[in-house]
Formats: sequence, C-alpha cells, structure tokens
Amino acid sequence: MPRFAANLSLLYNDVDFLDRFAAAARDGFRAVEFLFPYAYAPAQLAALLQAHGLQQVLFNAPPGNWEAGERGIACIPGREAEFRNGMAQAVKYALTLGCPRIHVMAGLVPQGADASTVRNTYIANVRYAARLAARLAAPHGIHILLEPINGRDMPGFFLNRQDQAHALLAEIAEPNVKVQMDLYHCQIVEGDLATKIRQYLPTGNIAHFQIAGVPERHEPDVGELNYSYLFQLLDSLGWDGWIGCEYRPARGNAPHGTSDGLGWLKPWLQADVN
Ligand SMILES: O=C(O)C(=O)CO
Repeated sequence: MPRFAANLSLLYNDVDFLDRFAAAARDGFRAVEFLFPYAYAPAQLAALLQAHGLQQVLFNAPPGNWEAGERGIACIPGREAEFRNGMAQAVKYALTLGCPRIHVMAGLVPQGADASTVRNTYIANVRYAARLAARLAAPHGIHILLEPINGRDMPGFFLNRQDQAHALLAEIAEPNVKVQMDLYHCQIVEGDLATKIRQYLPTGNIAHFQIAGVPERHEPDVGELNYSYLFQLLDSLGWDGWIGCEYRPARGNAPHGTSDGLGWLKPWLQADVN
C-alpha cells in the first residue's frame, strides 16, 4: 500500500521549519522528506525525528547556490570538486538521519555548454555519488535518486523526461541509482501517467514517488489529475514505498492551511492503520 511522506519544505509553511516535524506527526504522517537539511546540525534533526516518531525518507544533496538560482550541479562541467564535497556532506547527514535516499539534482545546463560534455559530466558525477554512498553506507546502502523536473518550473533543467532518466540509469549502471518519479512533473512534460507507471514500476528502477495537483502544484485533489485512480494503480502494482507530498497548499501559509487541505489523505492514512 502506498505510504505518504510530508515534504516539510513545501508543507506547513505557516510554522517554522523545526516545528513542521510535530505538525506533520499530528496530522498522522509517519515519514517526512525535505529539500535540504544543511542549515541544521544532523543530530538536531535526528532528535526531532525520534521525538515525533517519524522516518526521514528523502532529502537532496547540496544544490550549488540555490539563492542565486542554481538547481544542482551534477551536470555542470568544472564543478566536480564541489559536487564531491557536497556528496560527502549529504551521506554524513543521511547516516545520522537514517535516511535511505538522497536526491541528486541534475542542474541547469550552462549556456553554450557542449551537450555531450554536460551529459558525460552528469554520468561521471552520479556514478561517483553512487559508489561513495554504497561504500560509506554499507551494508544497507543508500539509493541515489535522479528526478526528471519540468522545464516550465525550472527552465534549462538537464533532466526532464522519464525515458531520459531510465536511459541514463542504464548507462550509469550502478545498482543503487534509481529514479524519483514525480507525477506532477511527469504530467506537465509528457502525461500518460498510468501507462508510464505500468511501464517503469515493474523494472524495479523507481525508488520514490512524489505528487502534487497539476497545474497549480496544490493538493493532489485540486486540478486535472485523478490521484485516487493513480494511488489504486500503484497499490495494485504492489508499490509499498513512499510517496512524497511535495505541493504548495492551496490556502498558502494561512494558519492550519496544510492540515485543512489533507482531506484527500484521510482514507489512505486510515487504511495504513488497519
Ligand atoms: O522540485 C522538485 O520537484 C524537487 O523534488 C526538488 O528536489
């Protein structure tokens, strides 16, 4: 049965980041994900997870200069040393948080860069990340995740399509590299979600899903997608992994805006308890 993780970077923005763990647990979540943990000590975050009975299921490797608009550096030639340092830091956090997945954002293709150099840089960096994670996190290991992201939200992002991600995965050829399939991005870029889930889930190469309504990126029951159908499909295909709730609540940062918009989740939390 699908299990749902609260994305603390987008949800519960009516309270401070460190208070979002308690808020998610109060709403029945048993797991959380977020973009970046690096502003906080790993032990501080681990204590919050423990205090609220939560699992950390995903976070991202350092993305370069996020405030300046960078969205990962894995595909950027010349940034390899920074990438490696960032991965060492990410794995250290993952070990302390007990987190089995790290999303490595691909980055924006530098203007004028040679396409094959960018692709080769990405492949070499992800392969490095996979081997580092496998070595430092033995024997259980950590999955390194690649996520196609739509070019409307992130113009110039290197990785946009599911077929592109799965082709790169085959070429990288490291067993702990997997795809993070965000159904919001996938619907915007290519659509045909049910068929793509049926095509890729049985390969065993998807290790995490994320969701949001399309096109506003609000709750999954707002917008053009029928998520009940998709959750039942995932269930029927045996998916018992995590689905990250990575959306902006329709009520914005209004007090309790996230909690008030969780009606769609109640039947699934109920089923999880039974
Ligand atoms: O923007 C997204 O969808 C992400 O998951 C970034 O990590």
